[in-house]
Amino acid sequence: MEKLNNSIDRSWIDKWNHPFIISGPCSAESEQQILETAKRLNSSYVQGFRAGIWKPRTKPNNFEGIGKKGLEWLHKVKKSTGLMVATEIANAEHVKLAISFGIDILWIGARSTASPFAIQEIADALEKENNKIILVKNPIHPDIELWIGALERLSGKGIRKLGVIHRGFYTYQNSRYRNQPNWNLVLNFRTLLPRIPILCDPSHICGKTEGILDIAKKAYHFQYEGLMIESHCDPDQAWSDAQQQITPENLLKMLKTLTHLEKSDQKSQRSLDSFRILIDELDENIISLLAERMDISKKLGTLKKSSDISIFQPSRWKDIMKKSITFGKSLEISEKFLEEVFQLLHQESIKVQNQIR
Ligand SMILES: O=C(O)C(=O)C[C@]1(C(=O)O)C=C[C@@H](O)C=C1
Repeated sequence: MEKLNNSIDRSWIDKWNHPFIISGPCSAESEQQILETAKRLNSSYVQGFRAGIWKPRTKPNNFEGIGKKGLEWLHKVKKSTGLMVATEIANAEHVKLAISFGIDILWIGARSTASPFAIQEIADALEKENNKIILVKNPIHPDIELWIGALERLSGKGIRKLGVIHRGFYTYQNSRYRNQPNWNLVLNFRTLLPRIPILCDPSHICGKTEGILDIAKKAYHFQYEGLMIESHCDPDQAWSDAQQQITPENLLKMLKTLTHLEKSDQKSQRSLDSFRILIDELDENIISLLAERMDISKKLGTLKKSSDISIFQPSRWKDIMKKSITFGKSLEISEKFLEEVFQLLHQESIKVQNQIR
């Protein structure tokens, strides 16, 4: 781990005295769309222009990217605006093509990060390409070792300009996010690998335009080095992820707000807020789990009603309490506290089941 940390070349990000911003559409659709979006984004706030050329979609028969000709459009953006250009790569062929068109930043998507085979193929194809910036999105599930393993594979091939992107994690729970952020996991990542620049991708965390500013503010609190935010010259007409793209003008407005916030923020206030963000995140998880538990309790209530089984089940309840307290103790949670919490849970569960009768 130390070897990886020390090998990191941060020059590409340290030369800016403000966060590194990458923006652009989810997908390249037409030359006009690419050039117009880039023109409207081109300002001192934005350093990189992004566009997906190959789009790995969850299901087939969706638009899966414009392919190679999009690389020509990105090359034009680079020439006409001076912005660095970025795209997602998922295999050796993508790497070869992106390099041949002078793409500066290559990012690896969450699904690819989760696959050591894909990462090894990409790392092999990138061998000795030490000028490219490679950004690795977190794997879809919160597995920090898998994320670090991907970086080790790349670093093993001599790639030093590395960075990571927190784009949130898949969750099966109820969530107001498309991909649940996990600030605590990324804080742990920073402790383990302090030299690796961290960017945040609020567009993929939110899955819609509402909340993007809020997530970007949180990323600033945690001192992320940059953001990747999707923008489109005409978001309503976007061919993919239309609901999460904003106009270049709205992005610039947002970045102005963030710059102001960064300057005015007191250090002690910042760490207080950071802990509060972590607490808020956990509270949301607890509430979502409670809702799930109540839902199952309702189903049990219906079953009990139709089978004429009594609602209160003392031996089952005793068992739950005993198991929960033992588990809680192993995590250093006070027995009394857990007892009280579970009493309340049980009461509510009985109440919900009684309402069904
Ligand atoms: O296990 C059941 O039968 C339930 O309905 C669940 C539950 C609970 O919420 O934990 C609720 C009532 C019973 O007294 C025992 C447990």
